[in-house]
Amino acid sequence: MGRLVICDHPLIQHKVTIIRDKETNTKQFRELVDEVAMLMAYELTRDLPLEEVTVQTPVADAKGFMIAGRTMGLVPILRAGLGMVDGVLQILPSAKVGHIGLYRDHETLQPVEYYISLPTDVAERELIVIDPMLATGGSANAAIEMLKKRGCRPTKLMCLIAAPEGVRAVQEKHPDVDIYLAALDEKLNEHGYIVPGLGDAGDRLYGTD
Ligand SMILES: O=P(O)(O)OC[C@H]1O[C@H](OP(=O)(O)OP(=O)(O)O)[C@H](O)[C@@H]1O
Ligand SMILES: O=c1cc[nH]c(=O)[nH]1
Ligand SMILES: [Mg+2]
Repeated sequence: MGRLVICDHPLIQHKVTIIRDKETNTKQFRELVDEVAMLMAYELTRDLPLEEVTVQTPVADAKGFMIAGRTMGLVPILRAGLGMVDGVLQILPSAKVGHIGLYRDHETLQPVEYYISLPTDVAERELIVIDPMLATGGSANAAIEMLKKRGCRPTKLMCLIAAPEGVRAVQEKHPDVDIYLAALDEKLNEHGYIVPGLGDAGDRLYGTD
């Protein structure tokens, strides 16, 4: 089964609490989502492969380590996943970015696919699927499936907030994918919203409803 990592650094907890607050406006919401994504990216990159190198300091040779290769790809799920991309790119500036468009049908809660665009060398990269909300898990599972069908290697799913139902659904279908969260919430309500959650992430990011 994939790992479940809760990134509960105090700075992340502080910012997520403001993000949840319904009084937080669109501008603040967008900025904070980006900041939390950047902070979470530290945890997500903890296992990046290193190679030993030697540099010359003004005094002597120094052995050190650098990231081995540039092998990451980010795949945000539109729309809301887009809100986390710039934050992650601040930590992984060489990552390439693909896009998957999915929306959740309001009646059935099933994901509906409307777009996919991936970098040409995507199959050679380790992919992080990005979406702030993991509710039933239908959208994340569909996105991971779409990538695997195209021969890609999604290894990590990065979300701000999840319901236990969504975590279970992804762990069951894709045990090879590790899940990184800023917070694991209590449950889903009868409309498929995470409780307490933050409401509709896409609407809050882009000022729609
Ligand atoms: O785990 P699930 O039950 O599938 O729900 C989570 C999905 O719902 C939201 O997207 P939404 O359908 O609102 O699309 P949007 O990002 O365009 O607003 C969210 O960003 C996830 O993609
Ligand atoms: O709580 C939820 C559930 C799905 N999508 C959201 O944006 N919020
Ligand atoms: Mg939405």
